Amino acid sequence: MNTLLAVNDLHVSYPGKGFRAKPFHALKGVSLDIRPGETLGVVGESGSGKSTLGRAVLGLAPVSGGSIAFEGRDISHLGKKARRSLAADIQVVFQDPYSSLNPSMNIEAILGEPLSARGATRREASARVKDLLDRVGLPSDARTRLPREFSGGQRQRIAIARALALEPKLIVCDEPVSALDLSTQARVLDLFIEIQERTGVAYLFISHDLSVVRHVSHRVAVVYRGEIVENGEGDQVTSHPHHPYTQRLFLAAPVPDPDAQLERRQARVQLMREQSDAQGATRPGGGA
Ligand SMILES: Nc1ncnc2c1ncn2[C@@H]1O[C@H](COP(=O)(O)OP(=O)(O)OP(=O)(O)O)[C@@H](O)[C@H]1O
Repeated sequence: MNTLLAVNDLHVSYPGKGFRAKPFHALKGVSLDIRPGETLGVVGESGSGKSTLGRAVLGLAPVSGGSIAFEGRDISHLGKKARRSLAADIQVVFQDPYSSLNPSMNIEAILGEPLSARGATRREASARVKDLLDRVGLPSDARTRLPREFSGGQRQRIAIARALALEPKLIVCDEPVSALDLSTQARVLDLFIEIQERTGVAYLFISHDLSVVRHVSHRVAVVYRGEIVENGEGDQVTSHPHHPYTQRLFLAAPVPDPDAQLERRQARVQLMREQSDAQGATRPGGGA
């Protein structure tokens, strides 16, 4: 199998704050892989360790064990220079489209910066900026404007264009649509899919929202308290979850269709009954 990113038995421990505070073990033996052109959705509740996983891939989290290999090369402890050279291959789109763009630079400068840093001439950078804006569905006159002149969805398109500038092989998308309203979310998610179909980029797509992950992912990994509790084909995990945590996550996700909502409510009650029966059965004296 052709693997782009291979995470193997990854541990991340944040140093404790304050005198004699214990380190916090945020990831405990996470293993996963991503193939070229594929989307791996990572889903889990707040605090489960999703962003920590993304940050570790980007070299921004303290890896205390295991490995992260990109195209077969271990990148879990790279120095600054090696990390910079990897920036062409691994990019990121963060959640907040308001703070992730430099407010004092116009769009031409924001998108042209990584290109110039890689030796593009002004003319080359300018042509590429036009192409990037076109690719994310923004008009070419956007180039002379400042980030504050755009809506949240448009800013996220600019952030995506910037991530695409160096033609990366992998983009870490950390809750990239969570700050957007529902209809904008849908359009931006479709843009992610369309870009992938055109460029063959792979995504590590992090979200707390199961419906978002289901929409974009080929495969889904479910994180719970720093561990992967379920990992498989997108449809399999989202439609027939095995782990009780995934089942709870799935049943808690909102659904627009009232019939489906009723079905879910009944399933949730049934699941709670089964889980409480199972607990009763394992408790001493329980299960009667
Ligand atoms: N720099 C840090 N120092 C100490 N603890 C941290 C640090 N960053 C994250 N944590 C802790 O690690 C755990 C995982 O955090 P992380 O941000 O990865 O979760 P998450 O699943 O992405 O949640 P959210 O969706 O709320 O961001 C949390 O308990 C968090 O408090």
